[in-house]
Amino acid sequence: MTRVIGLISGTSVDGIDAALVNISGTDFDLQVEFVAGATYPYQSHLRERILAVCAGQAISMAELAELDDAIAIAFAQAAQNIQVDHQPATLIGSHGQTVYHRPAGVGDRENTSPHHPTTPSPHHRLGYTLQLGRGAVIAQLTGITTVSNFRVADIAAGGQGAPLVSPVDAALFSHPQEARCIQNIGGIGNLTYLPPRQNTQPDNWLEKIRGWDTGPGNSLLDLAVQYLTNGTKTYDENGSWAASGTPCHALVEHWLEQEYFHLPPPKSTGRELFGVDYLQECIKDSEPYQLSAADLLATLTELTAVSIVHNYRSFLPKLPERVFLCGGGSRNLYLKNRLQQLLEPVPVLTTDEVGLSADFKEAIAFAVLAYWRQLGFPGNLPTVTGASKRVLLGEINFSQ
Ligand SMILES: Nc1ncnc2c1ncn2[C@@H]1O[C@H](COP(=O)(O)OP(=O)(O)OP(=O)(O)O)[C@@H](O)[C@H]1O
Ligand SMILES: CC(=O)N[C@H]1[C@@H]2OC[C@@H](O2)[C@@H](O)[C@@H]1O[C@H](C)C(=O)O
Repeated sequence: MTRVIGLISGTSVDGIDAALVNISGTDFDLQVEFVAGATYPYQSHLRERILAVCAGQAISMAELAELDDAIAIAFAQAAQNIQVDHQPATLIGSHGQTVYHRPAGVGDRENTSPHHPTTPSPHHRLGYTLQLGRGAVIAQLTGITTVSNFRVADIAAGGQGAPLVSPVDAALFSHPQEARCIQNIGGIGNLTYLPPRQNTQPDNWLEKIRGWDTGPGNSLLDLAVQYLTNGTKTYDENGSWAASGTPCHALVEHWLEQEYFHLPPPKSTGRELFGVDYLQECIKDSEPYQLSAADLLATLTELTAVSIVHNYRSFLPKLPERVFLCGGGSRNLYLKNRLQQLLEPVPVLTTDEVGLSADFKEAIAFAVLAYWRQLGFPGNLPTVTGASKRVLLGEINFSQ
């Protein structure tokens, strides 16, 4: 048994999720016991800086170095805090903070509308992704071996570098008879489709697993709430503001024409697309409809729900028998309800209902990826990321 800490701050940039877990087993046959989980909010000046950089603000190399280390220090602190009152961990898997993600095969977005941003490149080019919070500093500050920089090897092998959680979902959530979808709703949404695991050769089963980023999760909702409240609120708690409005279906249909939703997987995205500029275009599009604030939020929430279901109906081999939500968006009851209505009769549950915290699933996943890296087990799935082969994910930073 290995005691591992998983750390991630996702595209919502709300804080560092830390999970302390006990892991045993090998390959896809793992036992993971959740010991503790906590979210450590970023200090507001650090959060604002990260969001500005994610939104494309120019940054000098000196400032980048400072930001990288400020994030690493905050991550190391989170790792220290999660161990208080517990037996110490011997391994950390740290995702870090994504500040830039350019998916493989996507052309330059400059001078294009955020609603039609991707100019296909004449030649497939490798993706590029940057997660700050260098693992060597975390290893040094905590005294614990730290695996970090998980996405780059998959990208170098021609993959999207995301989603990486799909093989972990496969290890933790597959069912012998049932096809399942695990739907994360963070800043961005992503899914893992798991065919039934029984009566299939292991290799055959692996090849049938699918996963990709479905589009916006909470990113546009959070930005809209901040815009509508002049920054006094950061999200629509439980979706109750959106629930008091009425979605404008004509707008949702128009927004659904956006290229990303029709792009076949493998595909990944980020705040570079579904960020501030995108919201501004949405607001501009909504002006002729004279929507109230609640209507605008209901319409943006509807876009998240409808785009997820559109992805399922367009690109899955068949609809799953059950869907399990995770990520902060699983707490948005209005969004969950709309997903349930749109997917009827497929039940929409949360991963809590199969014994794994919906709030800490991503942090747990990076603990598992670090464990796999230490075992020398390749952590990516080419059917999900589009990489040319399975590769070891993450760089090991030994504590010295
Ligand atoms: N009670 C709640 N009601 C509504 N929304 C919520 C609630 N709790 C969290 N959220 C939403 O979830 C978001 C955070 O989700 P999460 O931490 O899963 O995202 P992330 O991990 O940063 O993103 P990603 O998975 O894209 O990397 C918040 O910004 C908020 O929009
Ligand atoms: C580049 C990056 O950080 N991508 C995230 C983001 O947040 C959700 C979605 O987009 C997801 O695919 C990915 O993270 C998860 C943890 C993943 O790789 O599985």
